[in-house]
Amino acid sequence: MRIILPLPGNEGFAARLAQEGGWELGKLETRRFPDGESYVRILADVTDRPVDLVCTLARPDEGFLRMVFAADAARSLSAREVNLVAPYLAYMRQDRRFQAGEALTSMTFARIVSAAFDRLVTVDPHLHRYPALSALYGVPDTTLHASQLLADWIASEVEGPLLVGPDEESEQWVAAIAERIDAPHAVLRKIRHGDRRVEVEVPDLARWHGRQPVLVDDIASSGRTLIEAAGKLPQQGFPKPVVTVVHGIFAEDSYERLLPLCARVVSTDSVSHDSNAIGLAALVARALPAQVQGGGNVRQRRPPEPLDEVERAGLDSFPASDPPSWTAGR
Ligand SMILES: O=P(O)(O)OC[C@H]1O[C@@H](O)[C@H](O)[C@@H]1O
Repeated sequence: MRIILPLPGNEGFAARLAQEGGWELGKLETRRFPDGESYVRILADVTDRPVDLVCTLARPDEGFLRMVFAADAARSLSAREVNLVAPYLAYMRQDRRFQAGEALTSMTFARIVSAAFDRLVTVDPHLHRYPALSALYGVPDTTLHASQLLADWIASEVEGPLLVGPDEESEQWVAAIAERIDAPHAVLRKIRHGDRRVEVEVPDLARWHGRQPVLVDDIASSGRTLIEAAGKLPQQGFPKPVVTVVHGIFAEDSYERLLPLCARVVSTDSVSHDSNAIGLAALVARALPAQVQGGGNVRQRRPPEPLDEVERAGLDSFPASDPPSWTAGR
């Protein structure tokens, strides 16, 4: 039987996942040595069993080494396969060099994760300039989507919704959800001037007056995108929006700043947060059994799929002149 092992902070999601699948919930002991190094011990028998390490990567730099140590420990204790279940996958947004000399951290991160794990299971990774995770990751992935769950939530909780994407890149999520619930959608225009400084322009939405705006986004990180968008909609004669977001990271005080601007703010439980209202455990659990292979070593290393020339040029190029004063798309 497979065994679910949560990294610190992931115990709730791991327990729900184990319950959904009827799998054993294992335990990891972790602590910090006085000098800050990590101690990791697996308190379960993983011999010849598929092991799923549950580690959402909302604050990746805090727990990344611990996660890699746990994966390596499971492997050296003869686990049959070691998978990473990361409902939120980090480092997807540095998907090109926006300025000369920048580290392409999405690629580096993917290389390290691919060396540590046999498979990756995640939900709505931020695929903007990459066509799929296979462009970065050297191990098989299962990429799940929360759009149906968000659509169900909106359909049952919001009357007469107008789905609104806060920027052009959100159109993929918003359009998919709008179609599922047969609602109209619109997309705003965002210009990012810095990590915490964004500007959002709202097109003329007057023809949808009378509808309840529902902002839909994949990630709330600094929260500035949603804060700006939520503040703008009432200026066009709409009520305060409902916000639905897949990955509610809500760094710093962003949640407290967003709440007064909204009728409601809800997220999936990919990142444990007060706004969680949509559970992903059943979706993820359905994806896991298919991964159990026959006996023996299941490692299926392969180089990431080659990008075509256009994609490659996009990742490696940066403005030849001065860096732009704002960073598009991150
Ligand atoms: O504005 P914050 O919350 O920092 O960043 C999240 C936004 O930036 C984009 O890449 C995401 O798709 C989302 O729209």
